[in-house]
Amino acid sequence: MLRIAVPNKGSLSGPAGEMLHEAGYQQRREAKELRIVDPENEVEFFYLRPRDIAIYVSSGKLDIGITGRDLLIDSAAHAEEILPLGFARSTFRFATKPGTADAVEDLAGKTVATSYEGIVAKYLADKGIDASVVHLDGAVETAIELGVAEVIADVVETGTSLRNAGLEVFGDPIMKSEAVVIRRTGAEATEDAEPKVQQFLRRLQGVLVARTYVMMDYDCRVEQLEKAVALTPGLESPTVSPLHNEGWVAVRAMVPSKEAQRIMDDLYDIGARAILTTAIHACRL
Ligand SMILES: Nc1ncnc2c1ncn2[C@@H]1O[C@H](COP(=O)(O)OP(=O)(O)OP(=O)(O)O)[C@@H](O)[C@H]1O
Ligand SMILES: O=P(O)(O)OC[C@H]1O[C@H](OP(=O)(O)OP(=O)(O)O)[C@H](O)[C@@H]1O
Ligand SMILES: [Mg+2]
Repeated sequence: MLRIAVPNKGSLSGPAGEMLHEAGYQQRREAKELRIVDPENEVEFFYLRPRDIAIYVSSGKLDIGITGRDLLIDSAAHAEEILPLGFARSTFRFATKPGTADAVEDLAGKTVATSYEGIVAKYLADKGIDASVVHLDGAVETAIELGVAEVIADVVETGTSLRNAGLEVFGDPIMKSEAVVIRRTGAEATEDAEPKVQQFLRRLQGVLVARTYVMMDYDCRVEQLEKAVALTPGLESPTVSPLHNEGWVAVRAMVPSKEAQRIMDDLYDIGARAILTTAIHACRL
């Protein structure tokens, strides 16, 4: 049975559960459940604190886990990222009161408050900057107002929390993060769990593709086919079928959902008609 760690709270928890559900796995019904077995898929899910997941996975007791890239790096656990999942995207940045600091060099001699001490301490050490780091559990934006630190280093998504606290980012982003699937570093490809791990990854990749692409169908005149195919090359190559009306073909191809409307306009302009897009619910490439 494959043993998988899933975030039980916070920004990662909801989207991780949704993605697993879309991938056909049974998920917990109540937020208090700490582990469930999905017998049909031979998987056991452990609902753990996001910050602890890399530690459990590195111990080898759990085969894989879903966590944030920033949490993985902060933990310094013996685990590695094997699949980015595209949700809980954020950047990790320094911020302070406007006019206090412009560049990371200005951190020298200052105190930095953060929940990600591992990332910050390593970044400062790599840059050779001598600053002290104070660990706080969360809501670090308030630390400056309350005099615990002069600078904070925190997760930024929309920037609303910083603005509300009257703070501004400075320096380059320390890192970009998103949810990732992790595995113990150097886990043997020959391990018993390997086929199940690969199947799990294929299922999640299928969800990612289904979320990023739509299926597009349209009819066009044979003379326009090359132009149409250039607009909708598909992943391998589009399916082209003859229509009953001579001189016309039906074309079917996957297109990136973000570009679907633009592609439909371009197809219409070259004379394609009956242009339809449909959602993809699941796939294996
Ligand atoms: N506002 C946000 N937008 C996107 N990702 C976020 C946001 N806040 C935190 N994250 C990401 O969530 C992960 C942190 O998980 P954690 O559960 O500690 O965070 P949280 O959402 O801040 O929850 P909590 O409210 O318990 O602090 C990190 O990978 C972080 O990058
Ligand atoms: O840029 P924004 O869109 O405002 O998002 C970033 C904020 O979201 C998270 O906070 P959370 O609400 O989880 O509180 P926490 O600081 O206690 O973790 C993070 O720690 C930032 O404070
Ligand atoms: Mg938080």
